[in-house]
Amino acid sequence: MKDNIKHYLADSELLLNAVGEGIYGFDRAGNAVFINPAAENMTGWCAQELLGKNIHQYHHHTYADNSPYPATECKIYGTLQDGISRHVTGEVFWRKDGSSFPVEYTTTPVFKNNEVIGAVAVFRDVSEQLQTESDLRSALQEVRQLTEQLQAENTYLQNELHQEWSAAGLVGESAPLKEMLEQLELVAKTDSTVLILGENGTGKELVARNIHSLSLRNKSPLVRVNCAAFTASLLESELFGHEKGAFTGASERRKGRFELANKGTLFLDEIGELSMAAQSKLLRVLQEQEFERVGGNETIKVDIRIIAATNRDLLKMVEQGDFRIDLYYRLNVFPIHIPALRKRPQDIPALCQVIIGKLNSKLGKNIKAISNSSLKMLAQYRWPGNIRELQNLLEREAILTRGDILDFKHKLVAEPANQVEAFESLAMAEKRHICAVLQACDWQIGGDNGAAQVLGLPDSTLRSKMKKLAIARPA
Ligand SMILES: Nc1ncnc2c1ncn2[C@@H]1O[C@H](COP(=O)(O)OP(=O)(O)OP(=O)(O)O)[C@@H](O)[C@H]1O
Repeated sequence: MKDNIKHYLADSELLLNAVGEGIYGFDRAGNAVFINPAAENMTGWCAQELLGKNIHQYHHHTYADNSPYPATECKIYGTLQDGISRHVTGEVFWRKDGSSFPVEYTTTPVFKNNEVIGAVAVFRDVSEQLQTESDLRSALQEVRQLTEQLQAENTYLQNELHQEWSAAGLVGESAPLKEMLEQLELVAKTDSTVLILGENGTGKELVARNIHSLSLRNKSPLVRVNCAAFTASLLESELFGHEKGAFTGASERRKGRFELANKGTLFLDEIGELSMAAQSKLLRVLQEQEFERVGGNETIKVDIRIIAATNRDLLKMVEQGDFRIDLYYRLNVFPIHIPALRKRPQDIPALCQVIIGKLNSKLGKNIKAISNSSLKMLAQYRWPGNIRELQNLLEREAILTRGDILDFKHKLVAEPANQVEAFESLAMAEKRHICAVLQACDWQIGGDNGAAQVLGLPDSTLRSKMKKLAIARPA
């Protein structure tokens, strides 16, 4: 048996026919002199059809990109001419049926008496290998993208976690609050843009979070951008992201909040603080739902729902030329007005209860209630800082209290409010001033010591003003 194998191994043609790679043997003139069965199988050309022929034109006539491959450029013929071996990749061989397959081949010269008498080309079909490589490349790309997305989401969520009160629900039973909650529920299920309007600390962010969690997008993130927290150019890269090297310090490619919010909700807080330049860019994204990263030219499409919020009078800003009218109308699709706390004092007891519950766990206290006199005081206060101010006030009192009932010892004094509502009208100021002068003049209108002279008015003008402003001497 052993001898038998030896006998067969001595037959080199038998061996070459058993090899899995395709083998072509060429004479000095480039004509095929040997073709093994593996080569026949791969190309579909049988040996009888090719032997004795210059076979470049049969299986090697065209490059992979379909451009012609002249025989003068053929690497196999090159080896025949210069006697140098070559390892070739990135080429294709053509089958008899006109199709092609990617190959990797080695061409080796055959010498006799130091002279090249022919060459051998050994080739492999590398379709599967290339396919595997390409699958691996796309899998790697996908992993990279997912990692990038996860990193970005992680950083964002870490920041979010540090926000206190973020899990608070919307507390309150008053008619204005209930009306607002009804609107919230109705709009949540739609994809419409919502504009939340309300003074500082009224709960705009809380409302935005509730809209998102009641919406069909609640499996995707709600991403918040505080438009007031960035300069115009930083905001741009925060919203749209940037490519590596887009500006000094941009050492990595970074996704913007628009991309992070894809399929979810983007909450643009303090929208009234956007610069004009940022307003124009935002408008384009809202219109087309597409944008480019800073320093990039790839157009990125996103599917997001926009919720914007502000404590400013956007329409007034439009009139003053500080806010784009077209952006205003894009955002003002469904406005939700959050009532100020002073307009719903009925909600104060319930709010206090919830806030005290949270403070007890935060401060390790056991406060049970608020005294009735304190509650009365809270109901009469104007609350310029709304619920946030209520939280702060209760926290301060809770820290100071030793017992289990909160009882305010001092009257509540508002910090100077710069709200429009805090100012009286011009007519009221005029009325107050005229009354004060009249009183000082003992209600004498004309004459030397009369109010008209003090005010620098003719008697008749003062009289008509008094009539218009309903000023009369007290009985
Ligand atoms: N109805 C409510 N019930 C309970 N807590 C509330 C309610 N509304 C607001 N809050 C709480 O009041 C605080 C302020 O709310 P939020 O931050 O949402 O207000 P905002 O209007 O977005 O404030 P700003 O204008 O300053 O950004 C938060 O801690 C929030 O949880």
